Amino acid sequence: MTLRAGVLAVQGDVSEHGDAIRRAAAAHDQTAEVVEIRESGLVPDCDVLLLPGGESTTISRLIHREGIADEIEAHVEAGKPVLATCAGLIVSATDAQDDRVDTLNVIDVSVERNAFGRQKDSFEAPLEVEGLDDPFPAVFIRAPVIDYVGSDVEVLATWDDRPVAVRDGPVVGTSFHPELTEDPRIHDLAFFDSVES
Ligand SMILES: NC(=O)CC[C@H](N)C(=O)O
Repeated sequence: MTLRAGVLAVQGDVSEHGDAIRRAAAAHDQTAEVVEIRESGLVPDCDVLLLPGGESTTISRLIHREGIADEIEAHVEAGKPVLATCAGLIVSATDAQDDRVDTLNVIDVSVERNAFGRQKDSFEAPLEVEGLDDPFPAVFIRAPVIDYVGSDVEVLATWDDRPVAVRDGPVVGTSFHPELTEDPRIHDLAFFDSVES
């Protein structure tokens, strides 16, 4: 089976997500056809969506300008899977605590941008994640802190007592960047519902 995977490509680490979803699909004897989303009209044909890290104010501005935001919301309403990482998580939240980010409201969390970055701009940490047997090598880059989680949101991982991976219905959001490691297990969790070991 070929999975049609839309990677939001208005800004951010797009090619890494393309590689990551191809790797995860291959682990399930599937192929992923990667569609880079820069304009409206492409999202409705995608089975899954990936919202990359980058700069959330820019991503938010461009997806509204290009008419992509409504299509992402419709994709989620239809129950189709999304993985949103770092800036992607910020854009997906109900509240980004920043007027420059017009959020999609598809993950019921409130996030504080760049909040992990005050102590350290970037770091990698072995993260215990719900459903994974071994820790995941999580790369944090000026990562957002999730400081409110809605009652229907499942917390999949915490770091420093704060949620850093969450699931809200078909949408998985991470403060960190699973696309920057070779490890496909977070893409597995988001899109294949089971983890190949
Ligand atoms: N690595 C990232 O995606 C960082 C997110 C960025 N600091 C933002 O707020 O948009």
